Amino acid sequence: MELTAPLVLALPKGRILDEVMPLVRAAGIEPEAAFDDPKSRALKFDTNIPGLSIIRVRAFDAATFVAFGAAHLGVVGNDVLREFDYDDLYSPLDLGIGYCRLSVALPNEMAQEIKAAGRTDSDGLSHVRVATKYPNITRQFYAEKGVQAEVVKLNGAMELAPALQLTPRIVDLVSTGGTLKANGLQEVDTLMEITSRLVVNRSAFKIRPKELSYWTDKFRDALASLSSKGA
Ligand SMILES: Nc1ncnc2c1ncn2[C@@H]1O[C@H](COP(=O)(O)OP(=O)(O)OP(=O)(O)O)[C@@H](O)[C@H]1O
Ligand SMILES: O=P(O)(O)OC[C@H]1O[C@H](OP(=O)(O)OP(=O)(O)O)[C@H](O)[C@@H]1O
Repeated sequence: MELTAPLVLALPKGRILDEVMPLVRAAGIEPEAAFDDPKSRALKFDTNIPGLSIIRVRAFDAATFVAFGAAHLGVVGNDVLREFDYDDLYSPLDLGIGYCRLSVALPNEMAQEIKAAGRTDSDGLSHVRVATKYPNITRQFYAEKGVQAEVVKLNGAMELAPALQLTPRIVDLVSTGGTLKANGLQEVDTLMEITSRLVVNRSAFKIRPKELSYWTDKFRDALASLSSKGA
């Protein structure tokens, strides 16, 4: 990584972008107009800060860009951090946005049977089939209970899996619970609580400590200032 290379901030383009941008702006970073132009196909944007650009990528890829040093800092959910477990990612700041949880869900009837019997989902099981976007977290969660998880990896619409007999169980993100309900599913266990974090590439932090500490502090101040305004 060249010392003079511009800093790159990786932002997730999906649902958390709307929650992230007030923080980015409160930290004093204003992207060029194309960033807010829905017709623009650009993926990298200059900002009002010379030497700082923004890339807009898929949520999982934001972690990858930063972990490999292609971006220097970024915003990533701790679901993604746990799933990839990249050594080179340092996450100094919980941004308190993008709250959701990662849960096991089953069809209503099966969930009700388990609850009525006062059992937990994995009681008495040695093997489960699960559809999820999070194979590593899922395998680890079941392994800790002594259960072997056979994972079917999906990238979205996990909620279809039980009704279509792909797998009886899913492990997926839940926020309002609306998607589970609309698909006849109920939560029976929670693997982790999730919020988004500011992440920094560890090597970049060693090589460019002043700049990266400056931006970490700016985000910390922006968070405090937005919280004090009740935003
Ligand atoms: N329902 C939700 N409520 C709040 N935060 C969520 C929710 N779903 C996901 N998140 C957070 O937002 C991140 C991105 O969400 P998700 O993986 O669903 O991507 P997406 O917005 O659908 O885009 P992609 O096209 O990359 O899949 C997740 O890693 C998680 O941290
Ligand atoms: O509890 P809720 O508020 O209904 O939110 C949960 C849904 O949000 C996420 O999907 P998203 O909308 O990001 O679409 P995806 O399936 O493409 O990931 C997640 O995978 C659930 O499907």
